[in-house]
Amino acid sequence: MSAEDMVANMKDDKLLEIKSLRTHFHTPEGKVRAVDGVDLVIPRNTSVALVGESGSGKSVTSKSIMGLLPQPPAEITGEILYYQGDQSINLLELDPDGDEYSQIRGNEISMIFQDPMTSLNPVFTIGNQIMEVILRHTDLTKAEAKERAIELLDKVGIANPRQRVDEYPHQFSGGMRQRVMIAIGLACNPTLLIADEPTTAIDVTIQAGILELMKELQEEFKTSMLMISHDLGVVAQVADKVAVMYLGEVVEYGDVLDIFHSPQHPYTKALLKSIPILGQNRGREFEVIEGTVPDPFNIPVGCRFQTRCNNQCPSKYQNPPMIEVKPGHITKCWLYKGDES
Ligand SMILES: Nc1ncnc2c1ncn2[C@@H]1O[C@H](COP(=O)(O)OP(=O)(O)OP(=O)(O)O)[C@@H](O)[C@H]1O
Repeated sequence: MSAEDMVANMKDDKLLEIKSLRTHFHTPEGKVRAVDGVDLVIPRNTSVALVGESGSGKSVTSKSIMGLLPQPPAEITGEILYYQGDQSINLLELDPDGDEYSQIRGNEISMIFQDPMTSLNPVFTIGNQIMEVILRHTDLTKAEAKERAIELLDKVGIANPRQRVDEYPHQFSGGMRQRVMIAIGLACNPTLLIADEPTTAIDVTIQAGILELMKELQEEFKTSMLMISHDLGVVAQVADKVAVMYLGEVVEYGDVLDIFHSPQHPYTKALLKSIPILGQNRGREFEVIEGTVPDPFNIPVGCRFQTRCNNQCPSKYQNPPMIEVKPGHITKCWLYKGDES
């Protein structure tokens, strides 16, 4: 069965289904295959984490979903199916600047970026910035939108929201600004919230609180979430499912507990050993993943992890198949095809 069929057959109630997504960039130095054959399902009311080292293609995947990459220089192929009831729309067939995409992008799929300082406009009040999103996408009056902004600030844990709604970003701490970004992301009650490294720019001591809040709100708002992170410790707190990316491909996908307790792909195993996991490997030595990520212009032929893998499989120069190691848990590795040397 192909990876695409395996992912397509998953029983979950799908909200977004990515099929054979390829996002390549044409640059003067050559072609960058940033995303190179990704298949992924985001079920309804579920939080999916996309993890991997820097440069693996996580952000490019999310920007492809949001229609944020101009073509050219990007060249995007495959399908990104967004399900609305029984119908699905292939987002890649819509004009990224057209009304239909803008409607979906604002109302149904929203995105929170890494750095709240650059995402918030310093010259407008927090309230105005939340209201702007509400007014653009709903029929609410200004007064109603302000009430909704206050409600949202309260939901994301801002004390005295009625007073703080009229304050400016510089009057908020880094953690508070990130909470405001979450409020903006949820302002239109989206079905999918994409969060790109939402806690990277904030102090480590307050990260856990923000992640807990995101998980609570994801459940309360019955939204799905695609959380992008290079940190498996972060993912453990919020994700129901995890997709591990390496050099433009998803190499393992499964329930968060399966990924943590029975990782299959050598890259996932290495990631788990290299990253401190909250409350689990405190005090232990962390291992560094050997070698470096290959140059994106020179991706190895066949198994992309071969240059860093301890298992030198005989078939490593051929593309590994996607294997379902148990229902819903898949990995792209020759080891599970009896190719262990
Ligand atoms: N506009 C672009 N033009 C050319 N190459 C690009 C462009 N955007 C991204 N890339 C390349 O695509 C690859 C994947 O980048 P991407 O930003 O998706 O990685 P990432 O996994 O999100 O990493 P990080 O955690 O550092 O954000 C990288 O090699 C990057 O240099």
